[in-house]
Amino acid sequence: MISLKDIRKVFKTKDGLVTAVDRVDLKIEEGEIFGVIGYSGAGKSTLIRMLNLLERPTEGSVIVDNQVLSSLKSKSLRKARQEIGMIFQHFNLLWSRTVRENISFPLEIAGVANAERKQRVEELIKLVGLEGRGDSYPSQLSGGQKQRVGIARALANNPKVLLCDEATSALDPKTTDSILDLLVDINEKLGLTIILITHEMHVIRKICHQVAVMEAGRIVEQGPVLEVFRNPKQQMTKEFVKQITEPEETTEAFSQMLAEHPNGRILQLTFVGEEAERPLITQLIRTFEIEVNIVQGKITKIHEGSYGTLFIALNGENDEIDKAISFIKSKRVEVEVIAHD
Ligand SMILES: Nc1ncnc2c1ncn2[C@@H]1O[C@H](COP(=O)(O)OP(=O)(O)OP(=O)(O)O)[C@@H](O)[C@H]1O
Repeated sequence: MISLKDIRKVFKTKDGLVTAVDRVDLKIEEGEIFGVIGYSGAGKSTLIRMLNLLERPTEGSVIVDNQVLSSLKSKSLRKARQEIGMIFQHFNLLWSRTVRENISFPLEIAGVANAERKQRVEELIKLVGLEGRGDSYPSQLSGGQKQRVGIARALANNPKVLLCDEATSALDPKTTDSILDLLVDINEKLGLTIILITHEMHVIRKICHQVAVMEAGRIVEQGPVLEVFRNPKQQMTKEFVKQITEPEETTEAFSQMLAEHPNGRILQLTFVGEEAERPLITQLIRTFEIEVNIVQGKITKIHEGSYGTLFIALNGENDEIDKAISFIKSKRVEVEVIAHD
């Protein structure tokens, strides 16, 4: 559906040349939700803006739906761009226009006749859940509602691709979740391919099928979300994965855990995919003469299963504990013994 081939973007600044994107190759399949994650300055915005040629690559080609966008002239480029909608962190709405008029705007530009336009706007209002707010102005809406207008406007011309540039970064966690749910809904209902950039792992884990990790203009790691979570290779990826799997208070809590379980061993278990934590704990208690206490944990659901960390304390004879640890290791669970008695 989309491929970037050997893409580079170099900006000329007063201080010299800045390479924002450095030889990136990417392939995104139709219907996929593809996330690009990286810290500020990694080149994510530049990369996503090259997908619709808001930013022209210095080198390399951008191919969307079999068209080489990077070599199109302005008229055909304008047409090709109608296939690609985009939403932004700060919504980019027209403040003097109502919700209805904002959504209608791209249809007016595309020359859609009045009656058809009106009908389409009403459909879109319904699709994004803004019934009853059509005559409101953006300043009268919450952040989440503003982004819903942004989404409706981006979908007006029935694009095949939706680009999301930090679309939830200005929203609180609950509103973020509702917008992410809407994106999944649209992806499923319309078969839309979605590419999003974010610095929040939560966004990736909640809705993405594929993830690419970006650092200093390059993609340093990529793959299906579950695989990258299971086996993060780069330090940067490990940091992002930790964001959503390790309880924040982990390090500070170690000494307290040790004090509370002076005679046992504390294990850190990492679960990935369908491997649920509960059956394992039950099996441990039933099979071995040990006491198992759950100390703390954070198991999160990702698109294709669950992922997370659980700290447990085992008490009992050393032999039995050793056997229990071998048993856990034989399952698809990573084990780290973080403290001995
Ligand atoms: N128009 C521009 N002119 C000059 N340099 C630019 C321009 N746009 C981006 N850059 C530089 O390119 C690099 C990548 O920026 P980019 O905005 O793509 O990163 P990002 O990962 O999206 O970060 P952020 O989330 O902070 O925007 C940075 O060093 C930035 O200063």
